[in-house]
Amino acid sequence: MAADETKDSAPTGVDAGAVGTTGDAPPPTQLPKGMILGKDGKPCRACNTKQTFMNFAAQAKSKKAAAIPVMRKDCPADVEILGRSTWTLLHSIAATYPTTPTPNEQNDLKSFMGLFAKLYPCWFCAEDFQRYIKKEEPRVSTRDEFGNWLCEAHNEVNKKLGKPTFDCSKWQERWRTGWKDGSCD
Ligand SMILES: Cc1cc2nc3c(=O)[nH]c(=O)nc-3n(C[C@H](O)[C@H](O)[C@H](O)COP(=O)(O)OP(=O)(O)OC[C@H]3O[C@@H](n4cnc5c(N)ncnc54)[C@H](O)[C@@H]3O)c2cc1C
Repeated sequence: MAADETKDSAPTGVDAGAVGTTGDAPPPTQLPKGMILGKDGKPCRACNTKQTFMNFAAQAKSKKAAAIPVMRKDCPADVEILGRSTWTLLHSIAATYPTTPTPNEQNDLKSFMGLFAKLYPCWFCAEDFQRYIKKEEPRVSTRDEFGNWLCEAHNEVNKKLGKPTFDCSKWQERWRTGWKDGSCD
């Protein structure tokens, strides 16, 4: 799926179900069901779908707003855009990782994955991912090993979200070489 396509399914995470406001917007009395708050207590852009934010904006603007507005494309990333773009980056890193990395390169990749898991902008996704890499340490001794480890990690998230899992024997075709039938050539 292309990075700019979106779907409107709800993210899987913590359902704040809370009451609150966003900085400049007129304060609605109630947050939409499913709205996830950031650690600052405000609605978290990177943790919610764009649909949740659009509903929130319509509610905040006016009770007169009959239709839900169409959100422009250059808005802060929601949980799905962020996720799709991030998986693209991570699998592309796997695709260009050396087939026989030096000890330094292996350390760099391990450090990167540890920091990535701490800094990922969707906080509840980050917390789950930190737990995952504690349990299943990144395997970085070859490109194929890391590509498979990452594919398995991505499949864990797919399972959590009720999405189909990906056949990891095909990770290089998906992210490095293109499909064997030549459809990416
Ligand atoms: C570390 C991390 C944790 C996340 N945690 C959550 C969460 O807790 N809750 C939440 O709502 N969202 C989470 N997300 C976002 C979520 O994983 C998806 O990115 C988002 O729902 C958009 O999904 P998608 O169907 O477009 O495909 P994505 O899952 O984004 O996948 C993009 C493409 O990768 C390919 N692909 C799919 N699975 C694999 C695989 N196993 N190996 C290789 N390639 C594959 C497919 O071609 C797919 O189209 C997380 C994202 C990341 C990076």
